[in-house]
Amino acid sequence: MSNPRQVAFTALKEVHKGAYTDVALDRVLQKYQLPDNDRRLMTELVYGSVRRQRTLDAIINQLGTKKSHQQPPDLRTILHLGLYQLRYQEKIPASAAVHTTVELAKTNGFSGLTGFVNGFLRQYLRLAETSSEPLKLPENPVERLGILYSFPNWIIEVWLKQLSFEETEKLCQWMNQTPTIDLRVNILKSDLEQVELTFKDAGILVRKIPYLPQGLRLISSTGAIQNLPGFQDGWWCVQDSSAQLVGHLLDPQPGEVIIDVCAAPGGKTTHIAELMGDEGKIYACDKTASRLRKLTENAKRLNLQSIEICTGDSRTFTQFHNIADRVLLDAPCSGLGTMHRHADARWRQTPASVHELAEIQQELISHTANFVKPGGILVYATCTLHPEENEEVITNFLEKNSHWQIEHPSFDFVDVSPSGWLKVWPHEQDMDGFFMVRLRKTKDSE
Ligand SMILES: C[S@@+](CC[C@H](N)C(=O)[O-])C[C@H]1O[C@@H](n2cnc3c(N)ncnc32)[C@H](O)[C@@H]1O
Repeated sequence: MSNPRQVAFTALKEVHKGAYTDVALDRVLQKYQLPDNDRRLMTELVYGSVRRQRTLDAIINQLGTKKSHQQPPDLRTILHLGLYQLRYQEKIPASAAVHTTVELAKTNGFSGLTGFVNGFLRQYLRLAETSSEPLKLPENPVERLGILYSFPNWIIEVWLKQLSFEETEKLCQWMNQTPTIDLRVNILKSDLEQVELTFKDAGILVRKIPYLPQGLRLISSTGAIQNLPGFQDGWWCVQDSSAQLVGHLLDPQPGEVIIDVCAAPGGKTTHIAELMGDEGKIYACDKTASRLRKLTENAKRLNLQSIEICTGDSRTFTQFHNIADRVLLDAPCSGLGTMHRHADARWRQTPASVHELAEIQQELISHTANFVKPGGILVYATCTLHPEENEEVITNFLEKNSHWQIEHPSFDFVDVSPSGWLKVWPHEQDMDGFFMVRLRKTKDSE
């Protein structure tokens, strides 16, 4: 099978049965060898249809005689694919989008409904010709943004509690973009200039990232990352800008003892090792052995020796009491700051899952704060923008632990709140959403 739309349909069927989108995509990519262009189109159609599901369903609800959830599931998926191309893929001629969707219906058990599919998509096209927004949108701001940008209401509500309507709209738009790829240059093996030059020679465009001494952003499309120059030599790794900020906030020094309590797959652990000149000791702990294997591979490729792996639940470790100069808690979280990277995250998380995560985060910080020596540092970080997992975890912790205080970071390019924590809003900084805070344990605490 080499038809990219048919392969996209196969992947989407898996997603609708419960598979993670990236896992379903990987599976079909391995099974069906597609040329680069078709592979890109197929990936876009799959991610886009998952991401824009609520908007696409709203169109079906508006134009169809049956609501989207009453349609046969495979027909709904086919309509999503057609509508996604008509609404969001300007480069695809409308006639091609309609024709290929009708063909999909014909070859996937809906040959009796090709007239319906054709008529339905043409109805949408006629509306789009006469109105800049064919979709009828409700006045209620939560519903309006939720339908227009395809987010569940509860996420819009979380943002509207922290941002104005206009800012929330910008954030929604940002989260629907195709993600950018940032690199972190391994200063122990190479430098920015060398990597930039090597990429230039290979015809790949990158640009420096302001304020990040090791950061480069890819600005041309590249194909498989592992094939880019310098990857196998350990000159760089992939890490988003805001994740790089976390390492700088921790500010580890050569010779120190660091414990990274949720370390895998090691983006931040390896950054810490690089910042320490690979001198000192870093305990990289995680409960997921398979993710730790990735960390070991990454450390090997980057040629880092100072990392020791500890597999297990960091809430149960007793061997680290009072030994660390610095602890990093990059907590498991709902990922609301990185929804552009995980097309289905917005549909998987719920207020209840956020609440469960917040409990785990509280337990992790309460226990792992004991790993820090008197006078030492703990950095708490998440890639979510939900206050229950961020500000509330820290406020709660500080209320119960008077020997800990927030230390204001010296960054001047990201707004630091008066309380001292740092929240990266993607629509302002053009990087993943992140929360981070640096805490210090008083010297005289035992
Ligand atoms: C946000 S990810 C860490 C990403 C990592 N710091 C990096 O930069 O590559 C959170 C990690 O926490 C781990 N984790 C979740 N609960 C844990 C626990 N109780 N103890 C240790 N690790 C845990 C997960 O397996 C996951 O790898």
